[in-house]
Amino acid sequence: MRGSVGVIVGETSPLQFKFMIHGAVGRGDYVKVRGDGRSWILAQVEEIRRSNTAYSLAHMERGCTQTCREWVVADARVIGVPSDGRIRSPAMPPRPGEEVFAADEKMIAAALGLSKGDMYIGILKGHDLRVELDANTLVQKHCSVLAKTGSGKSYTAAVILEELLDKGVALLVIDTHGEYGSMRYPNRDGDFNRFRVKPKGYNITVYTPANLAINPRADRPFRFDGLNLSARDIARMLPDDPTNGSVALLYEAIAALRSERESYDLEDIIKQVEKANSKSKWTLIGQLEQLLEMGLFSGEPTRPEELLQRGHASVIDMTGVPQEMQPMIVAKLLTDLFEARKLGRVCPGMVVIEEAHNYIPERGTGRAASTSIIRTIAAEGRKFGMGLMIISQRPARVDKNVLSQCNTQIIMRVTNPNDLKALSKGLEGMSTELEEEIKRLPPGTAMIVSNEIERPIVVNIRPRRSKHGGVSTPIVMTDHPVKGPVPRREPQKGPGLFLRKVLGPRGA
Ligand SMILES: Nc1ncnc2c1ncn2[C@@H]1O[C@H](COP(=O)(O)OP(=O)(O)OP(=O)(O)O)[C@@H](O)[C@H]1O
Repeated sequence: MRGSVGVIVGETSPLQFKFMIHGAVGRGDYVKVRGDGRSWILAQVEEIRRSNTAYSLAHMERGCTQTCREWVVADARVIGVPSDGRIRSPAMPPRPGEEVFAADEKMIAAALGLSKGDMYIGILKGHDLRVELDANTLVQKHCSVLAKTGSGKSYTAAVILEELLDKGVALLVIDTHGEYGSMRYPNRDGDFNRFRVKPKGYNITVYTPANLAINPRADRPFRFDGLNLSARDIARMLPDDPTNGSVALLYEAIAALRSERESYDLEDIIKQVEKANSKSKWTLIGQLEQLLEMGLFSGEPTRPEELLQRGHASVIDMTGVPQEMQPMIVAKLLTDLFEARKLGRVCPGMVVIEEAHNYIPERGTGRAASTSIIRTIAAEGRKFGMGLMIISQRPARVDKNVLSQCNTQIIMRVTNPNDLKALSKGLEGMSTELEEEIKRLPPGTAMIVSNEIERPIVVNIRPRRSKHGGVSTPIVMTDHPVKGPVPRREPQKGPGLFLRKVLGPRGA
């Protein structure tokens, strides 16, 4: 038949078949074949093998030299029979001898559910098909972006954040390396025509839990309300796990303060603990002073209502904050925010956590004060309208409880065997072929696994509308360009550099 790319050979099943290739078809391509009842069955090429009987070992051993035909055979995995916007498994396997055709884009989009959503994140690899995810599902049922460093995690995360901001979603980003503030500027560098996107800047406010001298890129300091803190609040924030004795001292000090005054702050608590008759008070006092010195509890507190606003992203930039303090800040911040959300004091929104392995480490790889609240949001956030986006370069080191709650998984290149194992455990339908695919994904290409999409798909992520902030800093510097002519230095007139430094610009 005209236009066919192959013909089915050998044994078939409702799940897979092989076909001999005689047209243009490659690994990962979508094909269709007639099933019983003449409805189309959609399948995807998983592997292609080439062989030639003239060069088989048996043939060579017999000393035969004449050339024989070359076979190129594809392994295809059945996706299903699309009908009425849904997809069902074929009851009977396709027949050997049936012609195989390249599937048309409309059929692929409908069968895989690519255009059911409203968030444009890229183009299906090898096709000119827009991939659109559903914003509501992505936020409500959480999402993860997992990949090794340099493969485009924060770039891809920002593409999703842009789409969410365009839909008016409120975002709070825990930004460990200060990469997201650049979203306020339009991107100047991208294949905008091919992907049909326009550069644009977004409504972003960058907060620093340190101070503006340490982090001048920030717009304003991030501060907690330091008045009338409970013993529980403080215990959660202490740099090291407090002993039972320390917690008891805290409760006693705060109870005493509450009995004698209306309001108290961290300094009052320290003075009160100093009055205690216990040797262990000094460790607690040291920890409390460390908290006080950070300045997190002084000044105008940042209100939850300010942090979550529709169509706006609040970025908590951790630059300059000691690493051991970061999970504690996130613990209190998210506890306050989730409480405010439950009481309806803030609008629904999404919390984005970069370098998530630091905030929700997998058991056995570390402990973090923020684990408990992030687990709670992963489990209950949907009920209260608070979504999570988890971003990490070490999937094996991220809490499995939280990862397993992410309905949409965006996976970019991963090569570490432990990380691949962790992904395989967490993903339904993960096969050796998919694992191989993940190892080979080029930068800017992602595999998307979601309950809303029929099968894992590979997507070329669209260019960002806003400026990318994650840059690699060169470590090896070259004094002059490696390629091209070395620029000629203008002959210097007047005194040389040393004399000009000593004498001033005019040699005076
Ligand atoms: N879809 C894309 N289109 C164009 N360029 C991209 C795309 N994705 C990634 N890149 C480029 O790849 C580089 C690495 O991306 P990115 O900074 O997001 O990596 P990363 O995985 O977050 O790295 P790290 O773990 O070091 O933060 C960036 O310089 C970016 O310009």
